[in-house]
Amino acid sequence: MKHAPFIAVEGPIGAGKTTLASMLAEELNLPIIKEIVDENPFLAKFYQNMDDWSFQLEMFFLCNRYKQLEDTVTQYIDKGKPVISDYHIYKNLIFGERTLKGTKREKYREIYHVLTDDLPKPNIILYIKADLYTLLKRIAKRGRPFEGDMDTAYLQQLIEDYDDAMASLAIQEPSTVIITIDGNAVDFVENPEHFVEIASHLKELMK
Ligand SMILES: Nc1ncnc2c1ncn2[C@@H]1O[C@H](COP(=O)(O)OP(=O)(O)O)[C@@H](O)[C@H]1O
Ligand SMILES: Nc1nc2c(ncn2[C@H]2C[C@H](O)[C@@H](COP(=O)(O)O)O2)c(=O)[nH]1
Repeated sequence: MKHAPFIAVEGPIGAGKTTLASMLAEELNLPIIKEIVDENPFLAKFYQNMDDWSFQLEMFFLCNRYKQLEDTVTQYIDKGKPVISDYHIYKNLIFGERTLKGTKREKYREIYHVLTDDLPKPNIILYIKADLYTLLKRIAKRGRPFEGDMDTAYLQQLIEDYDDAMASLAIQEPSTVIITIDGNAVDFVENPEHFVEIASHLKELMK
């Protein structure tokens, strides 16, 4: 691989991103960058009223991820050190395009591009695909109170948005390696062989 591996684990809500990224970080001895969820002051409000809170929430996620990406670049990428993250900053566009409307969506899109276009992005994406049934099961297992009443239509829409986004990324950034994992059938938590297979694939790519 020409550049230091910058690995992102992606997929819709509850797919298993944090779980897989943490397992891989440990197995491959990689530093991990994790999504900030618990300190997010807008997330619970957003799930109560999406139209009222979407702009604040998307901006909060964008600013946090921008800071984390800046730090990731200086601490790891610029020094040629590999790193893994449980998200790709592109997810800001996936969510923003879905939750925002009208001029707010346009403004947000512009801000996203101004902030991120000149920054390095992950060159390996592990995309965990999973159906609605699997995601709902895992969201319930995680048990965050504010995700309890998640609108299934919203989640289903995000599943489709993720598929479209990964297809777009594959065209926009042909050098990015996208590995799709069938999150319904491949169970890296319960089945050690499944995890070994994913980790071995990644080790090969990182050579
Ligand atoms: N492959 C899996 N099999 C069973 N449970 C899983 C699996 N992946 C994740 N989980 C569980 O599902 C919940 C959501 O996983 P998490 O990693 O937080 O998802 P994400 O980061 O994609 O939102 C957690 O409770 C986690 O332990
Ligand atoms: N509207 C948005 N919601 C987001 C975004 N990133 C994450 N989230 C939500 C989804 C979950 O409830 C929670 C944690 O995300 P996981 O995918 O790690 O489960 O935060 C976003 O950019 N916009």
